[in-house]
Amino acid sequence: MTTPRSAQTLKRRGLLLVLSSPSGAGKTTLSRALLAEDEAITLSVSVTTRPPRPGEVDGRDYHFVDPARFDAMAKGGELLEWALVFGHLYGTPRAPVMAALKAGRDVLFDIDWQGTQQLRQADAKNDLVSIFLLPPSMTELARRLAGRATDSAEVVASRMARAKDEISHWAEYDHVLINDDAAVCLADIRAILTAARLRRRRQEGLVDFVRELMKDQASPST
Ligand SMILES: Nc1ncnc2c1ncn2[C@@H]1O[C@H](COP(=O)(O)OP(=O)(O)OP(=O)(O)O)[C@@H](O)[C@H]1O
Ligand SMILES: Nc1nc2c(ncn2[C@@H]2O[C@H](COP(=O)(O)O)[C@@H](O)[C@H]2O)c(=O)[nH]1
Repeated sequence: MTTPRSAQTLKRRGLLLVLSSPSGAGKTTLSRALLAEDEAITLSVSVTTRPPRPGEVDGRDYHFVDPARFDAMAKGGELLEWALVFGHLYGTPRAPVMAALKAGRDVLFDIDWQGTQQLRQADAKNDLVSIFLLPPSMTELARRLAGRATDSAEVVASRMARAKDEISHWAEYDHVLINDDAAVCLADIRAILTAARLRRRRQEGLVDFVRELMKDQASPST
């Protein structure tokens, strides 16, 4: 049996899909849901000096490192971008991203606005698709941050205090979604991803396909 040909099955370049938001708006939740249903996208696992939260697994949620190791990675050019966020260092390891893109896979980033600004300056800027998530209200954001029950009251308060500053970067992004109903928001992210994958310039296999199509002699079966 032959695989039906469609634009989705042609060889294409991988893209970088960035999700940013104020802390607690839902990036991790939506990232996990997207990763669970889409085998063509890989999560970029960041390095951080933040201590692990209960339930977080080293290598899956983050690579947890000490400040000396982070510094060595940053100075050695091992990070595609990095930033100080809420008092801790966070960065994107370069090698896994490059390997995934080379293999035609897409890469999902859960990073802040500072990191997104740096990716816009990087070589891969033409392959970047950025989404900013807004909470439906500040009250709901506070409820989600507190309800997650992974951080102390002080940490929740300090993240809420930074939220409006984070939100002020919304207009720098290609797409802005309000994460009210998570299922609706996930469907919107999927639609953005599908449209980005189908862009003509991303589809390296299209030129050969059209060339073959033009050579094809129609042979009606009737
Ligand atoms: N649409 C939604 N409706 C209700 N609750 C939600 C929704 N999206 C996420 N949540 C809940 O809000 C809390 C925070 O979500 P999540 O951890 O995904 O946020 P985040 O943006 O990744 O935060 P951070 O930047 O701190 O990592 C979680 O308890 C999650 O279950
Ligand atoms: N610039 C970067 N920001 C990152 C990276 N990894 C995560 N983050 C952002 O940090 C905050 C806090 O995350 P938390 O897990 O402590 O709640 C959040 O906005 C993340 O998006 C990174 O590699 N670079």
